[in-house]
Formats: sequence, C-alpha cells, structure tokens
Amino acid sequence: MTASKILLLIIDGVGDRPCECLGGKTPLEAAKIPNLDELAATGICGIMDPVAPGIRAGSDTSHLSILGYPPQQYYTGRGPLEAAGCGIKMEPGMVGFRANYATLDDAGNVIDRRAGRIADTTEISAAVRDGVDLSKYGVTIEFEPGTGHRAALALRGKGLSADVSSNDPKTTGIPPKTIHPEGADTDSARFTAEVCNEFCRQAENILKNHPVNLARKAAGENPANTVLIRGSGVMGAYEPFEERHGLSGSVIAAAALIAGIGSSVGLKRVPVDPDTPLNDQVDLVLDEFKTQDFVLFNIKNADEYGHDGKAAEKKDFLEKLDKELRPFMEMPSLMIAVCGDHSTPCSIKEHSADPVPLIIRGDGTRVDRVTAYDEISCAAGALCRISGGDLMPILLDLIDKTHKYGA
Ligand SMILES: O=C(O)[C@H](O)COP(=O)(O)O
Ligand SMILES: [Mg+2]
Repeated sequence: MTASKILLLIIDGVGDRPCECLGGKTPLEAAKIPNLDELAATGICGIMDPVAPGIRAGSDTSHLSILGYPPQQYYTGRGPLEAAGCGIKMEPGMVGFRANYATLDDAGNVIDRRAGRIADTTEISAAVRDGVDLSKYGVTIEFEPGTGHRAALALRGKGLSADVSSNDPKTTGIPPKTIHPEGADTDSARFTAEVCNEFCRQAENILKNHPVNLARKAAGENPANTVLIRGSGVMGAYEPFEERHGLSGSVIAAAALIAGIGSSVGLKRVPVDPDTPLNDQVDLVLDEFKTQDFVLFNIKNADEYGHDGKAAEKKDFLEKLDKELRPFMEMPSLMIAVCGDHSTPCSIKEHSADPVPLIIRGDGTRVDRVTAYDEISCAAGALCRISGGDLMPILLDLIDKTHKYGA
C-alpha cells in the first residue's frame, strides 16, 4: 500500500549543539522521546540543510524552502509574511514589517528585545494602531499583535519602498538604531525611512506611560515601551501550493509568521494560539486530514527555549511533544515527515546552520538502521544529507505523486 497523505511536522528550532547542563548532549539526545525514536526506527532518516549548507536560515526562508518555494527566487522579506499571519491583508504597494515589543531603560538602551516575553499585547497594540498619526506623510498603518512579543506593521500610501533598514539593534545595551535607506538610496526609500522613524517615535511615546506598562513595572516585569521593526518587504507572488504540488493542504501553526507563510502559498489556515493545548492541536491536524492531502504542523516552543538558552526546558518540551504524537503514528495511509526548520542552539541563543534531523516514515519507505531521533543518529540514516528544497519532491515520490523524468 502507498500512503496518500503527508504530515509535515516541523519542530521549530529543534536542532542543537552539545549543552553543558545536559552532560554534553543535545536536548534531543538527552530527551526521552519514545515515539519519535519509534518513528526513526520504522522509517528512513537523514539530516537536512533547510536552505543550503552553511546558511543560517530564518524561519521564513527555511519554511519557504521546505515547502518548495526556493527563497532565492520567492523571498521578499519577512515583514509581509508576518503581517499576513497577523491578519493584515497585504495589498500591492503596502510595505510590511515584523515588529517586536521591546524594553528600553531610562537611558534609552534596549535591555530586552522581547519585553519579558510579554504574553498579550492586544491592548497596547490597539493603542499604537489608533494613536500613531502619519497623515502628514499621506500614510496610514495597519498594526496587529502576533503571538507573545511579536506584532506586525504595514504601511499604506503613495511612494513607499521596502528598501529600508531596521531599528532593531539585535542585541542589548545600546539604543534602537535609526532607520535609513538600505538596498537602494532612492527618494522613496528615504521617504519610507523617515515614515518608519516617525512611527517608532510616536509608538514609543504612546507606550511610555501606557497603563499596561505601568502595571508591568509595578509587578517587576519589563515594560513593552518600544517597538523594533525589521524585515521590510512587499508581498511576494506565490504559485498556489495545490497547483505546484497537486495536493490540497492546511497549515496549523501558533506562530503568525508560519501561518502567514502557509496562507500566502495557498494553504488553508486553521487558527491556533500558543495556549491551545498540544493534544487539541493534534486533533485539529487529524480533522484536517478528513479533507486535505497535506498538513504543515509547526510547533514553536523548542525554538523559543533555544533563543532563551534554556536547554533543560527545551529537552522537557520535546518530551511533552513526543507524548502527543501517537495518533499520527496510528493513522493509516499517512506519510509522516518530522524535521526542524533550522537549529537554534541554546549555547548561541540564535539560529545556526547546523543541519536538522529528519525522519520520513510511512507505508513503503525504506527502513534504515537508525533507531533514535537526534542530530547525530539521523546523520547515519539512509537519506544522508539533503536540502530543504529536496523534501517535497521526495515526499511526493513516496506517495506516488510524481511523474517519470524522461520517457
Ligand atoms: O521567535 C521569533 O519570532 C524569531 O524566530 C526570533 O525573533 P526574536 O529574536 O525577535 O524574538
Ligand atoms: Mg524557526
């Protein structure tokens, strides 16, 4: 029998490097993950460079690559994808940005790029959206909260350009940067940079004494008193997933960026948020398979623990996730691919180019000798080392959806 449906389970940031606090093991190596190990033992394993060897992929470029849209050809910036994921309709001419709520100290230095991983920014996002006035530039904004400290900004108006830099210093202890033209020093880039700087200035004023932030300070939490924006871009043009691969599909992802990528390539978006229990998310995936051929299921938490340098928590989360995977393993006709979109080693708190471990398991796949799901075990698997762009063709072949090359 051949499987007819594909589950692409992306454990965001799953790959890691040896962690001191785990006795030199990676979180995956240290974790007790019997279900993932069983998938490895009954499937074919390998390692994958999400984009290419040595490339530190972002979640945006890696997901595009894995879904079969080479980022070198399709990527127009993170902003429009994040905006789409936050529910903003990116029309032609609009420029989108990923935004972070962050914390400034009294001297104006960024002390926390994630404002204490603030959980709910609905109220302060409404205050920014309603309070910022860019009418003197003929520009209006859309500004929507994402999950946690994340939000998205989109500018609408004449003469805007995506050729602008970011104010995110990407580190702490220094002030936000001034946004300037980047890529092309045109009138529209200069104009857009000025608009962006004004947006950030006004947003900061609105946030400074906002009751939500006063309450956070009183509770000893980092206030969300500034907005950092990055990833400027206009929405790209994506051939619909179903036309490209011949599969109907859905995306289930609590991270707005991933939901935005999925919906931008034409996958049906099933809303979930970080508080949706994992077993409910699994049920939603199973429901989708009643009508869809393909589900992209992204689980974000491991990546956040990587960014925060919390190796023990990353390991614990992997164990928690593992417990929920049984229903997929028992579903007939399902081709399961498990991988990460990139590695987020706890030791560097950032993405690295280390390849991610990959399992493909379903009826008819070859079975290699790997019996554990981790970075090193999978490297000995029969899939060897592939690129993200190879994954969809391999999966389509395994469910008999490819055509012979040649006569
Ligand atoms: O979690 C995310 O959205 C990104 O992968 C990391 O972004 P941050 O460093 O701005 O939190
Ligand atoms: Mg990621």
